Amino acid sequence: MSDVLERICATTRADLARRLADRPLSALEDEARAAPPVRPFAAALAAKVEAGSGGGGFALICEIKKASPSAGLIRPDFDPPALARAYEAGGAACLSVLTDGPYFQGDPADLIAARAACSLPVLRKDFMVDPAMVAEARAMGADAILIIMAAVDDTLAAELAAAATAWGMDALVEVHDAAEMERALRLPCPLIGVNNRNLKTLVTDLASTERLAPRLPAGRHLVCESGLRTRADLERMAAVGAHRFLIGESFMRQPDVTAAVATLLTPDR
Ligand SMILES: O=P(O)(O)OC[C@@H](O)[C@@H](O)c1c[nH]c2ccccc12
Repeated sequence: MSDVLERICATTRADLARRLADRPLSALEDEARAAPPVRPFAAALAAKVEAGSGGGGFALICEIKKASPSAGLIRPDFDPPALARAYEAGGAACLSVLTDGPYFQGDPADLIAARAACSLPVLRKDFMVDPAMVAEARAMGADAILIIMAAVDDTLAAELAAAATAWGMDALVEVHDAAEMERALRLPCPLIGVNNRNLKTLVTDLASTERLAPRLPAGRHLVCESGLRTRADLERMAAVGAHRFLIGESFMRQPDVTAAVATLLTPDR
């Protein structure tokens, strides 16, 4: 595992242990059972794709992210509920929210407030290092979780996927190379994300999706993640079969995110 990834996972594990000392798993599970009902995440993406002409619409997972390890502070005037409403108004299919404090300046309260402000399904876009984090995600109201194949072994990946299913949530399984893709395909999860960002170097290259898209079998849905900025980027990715996109930084850098989303959803010419 790379340095950044290893550091983030180690911090996440230590933070989780601290949280579980305060609030044991049984209490988290009680909260998860009392959480608002799950909003179907994968189905919301499929609905936007199908709504396009010939089933070729674009579905956007719009990310609420104050800062990142690669970019530092991205959005100083950070207002999660206002962003959630603005994304929904622009035509987002789903939201993605970072709740990690040390590396992304996020907080569980951001996810709770964003979700309460709109009717979109929400992905908790943190590094999942323990099935307890899935119960924790559901307790916050999250509708889906991320499984980063570079950060977990096959056993943990299967446990995370099973926990998501048990809570009625969807899982987005993230890969960056062919070996990770092969491991991901052994999980019973339809949403496979190709992260264009190399988590070792933090460099993004849309060619990652072009390389890996042909390896996706029928019945799985490709989510193209990271480094997307323009309508032309989306069209380029659609040429290899991507209709679902996860976009954060480029939206967070624009004052009017409603307009930014609407622009990406409008065909060039
Ligand atoms: O901000 P971007 O380049 O549009 O990327 C969004 C999302 O893909 C990115 O935040 C992400 C995808 N997988 C991750 C894993 C860890 C941290 C971050 C990510």
